[in-house]
Formats: sequence, structure tokens, C-alpha cells
Amino acid sequence: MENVFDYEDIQLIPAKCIVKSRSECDTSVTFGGRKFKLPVVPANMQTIIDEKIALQLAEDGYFYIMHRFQPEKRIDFIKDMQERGLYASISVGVKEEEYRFVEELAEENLTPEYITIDIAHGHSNQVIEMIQHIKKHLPNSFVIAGNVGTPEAVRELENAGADATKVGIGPGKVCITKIKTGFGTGGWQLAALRWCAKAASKPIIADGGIRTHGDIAKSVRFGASMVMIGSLFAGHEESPGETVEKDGKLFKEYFGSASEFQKGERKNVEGKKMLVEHRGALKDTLTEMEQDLQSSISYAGGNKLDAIRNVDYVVVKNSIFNGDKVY
Ligand SMILES: NC(=O)C1=CN([C@@H]2O[C@H](COP(=O)(O)OP(=O)(O)OC[C@H]3O[C@@H](n4cnc5c(N)ncnc54)[C@H](OP(=O)(O)O)[C@@H]3O)[C@@H](O)[C@H]2O)C=CC1
Ligand SMILES: Nc1nc2c(ncn2[C@@H]2O[C@H](COP(=O)(O)O)[C@@H](O)[C@H]2O)c(=O)[nH]1
Repeated sequence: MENVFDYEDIQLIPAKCIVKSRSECDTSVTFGGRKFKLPVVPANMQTIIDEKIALQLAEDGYFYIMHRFQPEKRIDFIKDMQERGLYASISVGVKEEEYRFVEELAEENLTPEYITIDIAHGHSNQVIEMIQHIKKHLPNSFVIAGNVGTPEAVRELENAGADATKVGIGPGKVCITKIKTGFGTGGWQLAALRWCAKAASKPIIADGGIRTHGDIAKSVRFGASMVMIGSLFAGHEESPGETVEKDGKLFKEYFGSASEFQKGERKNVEGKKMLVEHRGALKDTLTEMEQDLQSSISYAGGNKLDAIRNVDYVVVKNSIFNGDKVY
């Protein structure tokens, strides 16, 4: 690896503006054959998304990925979304029962439009076998596989049949993988994204470490087709996390999918719980993200998202923790 940097170390360099108003800039992206308003997807975590938010996002033209932590609800969820004429986008793991679940979907003639294999260490035979199993039984589902942090992993999962890969091991706000194991892309997620994107022949989702709306544009610049975000989506009225009042201020709970709170036991814990400030309605954040990204596109000197992919940049400094604390 030559240059190592993270989001906070990069500034994109403006190019001559070609629009009269930022409202002329189009932030939409095509992913898995569908067009979405933003290259952004809320993280498939239990304190970030539930059935109600998934429905709202799909109806309003955004991409979503439902989490996999209430497995018994998935079949009804797929049916409900598809009966409403919407796409179904679910997550699976790699344990034995998940193989049976995929077969059950095929037997019931239920094809989710998107299936995400959601595993901490996605560069593994377990994930490769699950990709192949899904492709065998549900060949028309768009398969997103992850998470990974190297070009070798991206190529191997693509060769196994993945339609997109998800990049990010340990950069998340509630992640402690980088500290507990010493491994991951924490502190250099943006450089890892660039490294992986150069090897990829299919779309990449940048996952974790987004702290500001400008980080979305930086992810697109360094090769992401989609950007998965947890913490920035955790504090909304609709967010499934518990609302907590402290010193007269409202907060929302946000916990890691590998935290003790999610797992119900203290075993292989690689996530923590935190409180994030309450920040109003989800639709307002999505609107602000869209406006900020429209502005990014105008600074890139274009009127479409692709304009950002070619801009110049400078590295301004380096910091391994990306503003995070352990507890
Ligand atoms: N993006 C990230 O940086 C990270 C994300 N997470 C999130 O936490 C959730 C739980 O993830 P995960 O523990 O993978 O899911 P599971 O608990 O479903 O584990 C999946 C399987 O992979 C095995 N496994 C897990 N980690 C490793 C590893 N490092 N090496 C070898 N085998 C492993 C597990 O066995 P066993 O448990 O017995 O080892 C199990 O058989 C997911 O939602 C994931 O996205 C977790 C950590 C990092
Ligand atoms: N290492 C861990 N990573 C986790 C855990 N739960 C979720 N995640 C990852 O974080 C991102 C969200 O990151 P954010 O910076 O936007 O908040 C999420 O999509 C997962 O990939 C966990 O317990 N441990």
C-alpha cells in the first residue's frame, strides 16, 4: 500500500462550475438495475432500520437493506414489500439455518431483489459458499457480499458470483474490532476503498466511517457506487433505537451488531453501545444529504454524480481514530 489516508485527511479540489443552481445537479445512482435518489444506504443494523423505515425508503425512491436479526420476520417482509410493488432487500448470515432459509425462499417462489451477506470477515469460504448457494437457488437476486478490506477479497467474492462487494472492516462508529483485534481498515477506510475499487469489476459499497455529508462525496470520488451509513442515521425520530433523556436532552441508542446488546452474551464482542443526539425526522436528513451532494457535484464541475469520480484531491493530514473513542 502506498498512500494511506482517511476521510478527514482528504479535501477534494473544486473545478469550474457549469450549473446556475445546485438544484440542477442530479444525485441519483443506478444500483442493481434500479435507480435511487442517493448513493446512500442506512446500515443494516437493528438500531438503524426496521420494516417501517424500509417501507418509507423504498416508497420514496431510496435504497435500503433490512437487517438479519429477526430472521423469522423475513419471509413476511419480502411478501409485504413485493405485494406493494416495491423491491425487497434483505440480509443473511452464513450459518446452517441460513442455507435452509435460501432454499425455503426458492421453494416458495420468493425472490428478494437484493440479498446482502452480512458477515464481519467476508473474505472466507463460508461467504463464497453462501454466494454460490444463493446464485444456485435464487439466480435473479442481486447479491451483495461482505465485509472485506482487500483487492484479493473483492476479486474472490466477485469471481464466486457476488454482484457487488461491501468494503469496511472496523471503521464503524460503534466498532471496536480495530482495537480488540488489531486488524481492519479503521483509520484508513478511504484508502482501503480506493485500493479495493481499483481491483473491482462490479460495484462497491463503502461501509463505515462516514462522519459528515462531505464523506459521501469523498467515497464516490474513491470508487464507491453506494455508501452505507450507521451513526448519522441513528438519531432520528423514526430510528428503532431506544429514546433516552439525559439532563433534559434527547438521545437515541445506537449499538453494534457484534455488541453484547445485540448478541445477548459476552462472547466475541466487537461492538459497543453509545448514545447519539436526537436529530429530528429522517426525511429532513435525506433532503440535507441530497442538497449537500448536489453542492459537491457543482464543486466537481458537473451536473451528475459521475463528475465527482474524476476530481483532483489533496492529502491534508493523518489520524488513525477518525474522531472515535473506545467507550
Ligand atoms: N464491518 C465490520 O467491521 C464488522 C461488522 N460486524 C457485524 O456484526 C455482525 C456479526 O458478524 P459475525 O460475527 O460475522 O456474524 P455471525 O455471528 O453470524 O458469525 C458468522 C459466522 O462466521 C464466524 N466468524 C465470525 N467472525 C469470524 C472471524 N473473524 N473469523 C472466522 N470466523 C468468524 C462465526 O463463528 P464464531 O462466532 O464461532 O467465530 C459464524 O460461524 C454482522 O452484522 C457484521 O456485519 C462485526 C464485526 C466487524
Ligand atoms: N466492528 C464492528 N462493526 C460494526 C458493528 N456493527 C456494525 N458495524 C459496522 O459499522 C457500520 C456503520 O458504521 P458508521 O461509522 O456509519 O456508524 C455498519 O454498516 C457495519 O459495517 C460491530 O458491532 N462491530
